[in-house]
Amino acid sequence: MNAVAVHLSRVTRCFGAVRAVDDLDLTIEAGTVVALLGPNGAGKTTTISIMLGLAAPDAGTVTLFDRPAADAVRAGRAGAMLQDAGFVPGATVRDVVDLARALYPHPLDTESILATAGLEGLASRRVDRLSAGETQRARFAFALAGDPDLLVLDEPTTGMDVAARQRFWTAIRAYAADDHTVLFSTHQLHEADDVADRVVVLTAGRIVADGPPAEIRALAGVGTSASLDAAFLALTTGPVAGGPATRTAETEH
Ligand SMILES: Nc1ncnc2c1ncn2[C@@H]1O[C@H](COP(=O)(O)OP(=O)(O)OP(=O)(O)O)[C@@H](O)[C@H]1O
Repeated sequence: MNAVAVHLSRVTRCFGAVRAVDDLDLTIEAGTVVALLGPNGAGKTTTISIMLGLAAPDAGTVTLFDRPAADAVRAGRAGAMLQDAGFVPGATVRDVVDLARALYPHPLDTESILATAGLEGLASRRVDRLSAGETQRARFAFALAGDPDLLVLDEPTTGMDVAARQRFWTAIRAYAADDHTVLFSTHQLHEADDVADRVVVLTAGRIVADGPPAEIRALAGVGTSASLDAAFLALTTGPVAGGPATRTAETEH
């Protein structure tokens, strides 16, 4: 068995009466690409924040590579693209990349970061003058800077055009092929279908299905040629009396 990149054990996070993350167990082996799916408000961003040590759970424990999440992030083992991450206004793309590199002990070199993120022609552009899709690419560059073993990506392709999305996923595939680990959330389920080894479906802070895309279709009871959207809707809009049971390839077979 591979090393464990991410381990969440019985994690709960409440906001008032809302259980955003509800007694969640999640283990991700190093070298896998995992898509975290769920309807709006399912708890994806909250789970990611806790996973990265940016928010504390009310209960439960989190480790990345067997160490506290914040330590792993500081050591450059994990890089992240977050939805609301801002940059210093007035800084250029190159400034931001160099700033990110300075945070880590073994950064990638600036030119390769810019090339991987598709920012070669934008290095001198001020970050506050980037378009939405270009800003996502700058966030990707920031995430890559420390040469992390784990990339955590919250809706990474939001705002990217078709060419930028294709280039982004090509870069992610190449990164994953090098025995790296990727966890990403998305509402573009074809991205999960195309790229992920494993799909984890959250509803109301709990995992309701977990397995490779083909297994997710089987668990949802849709045909093998059905879209992942169809499987997702079947899994997330069904009755939840008593709370959703987790469905995995193991429990169904
Ligand atoms: N800071 C907060 N204060 C109050 N409620 C919050 C806060 N952050 C999240 N929530 C609530 O927790 C639940 C989970 O939110 P979260 O952002 O994790 O969901 P999500 O799956 O990422 O959703 P989306 O797909 O819309 O981005 C939602 O009901 C949300 O309203």
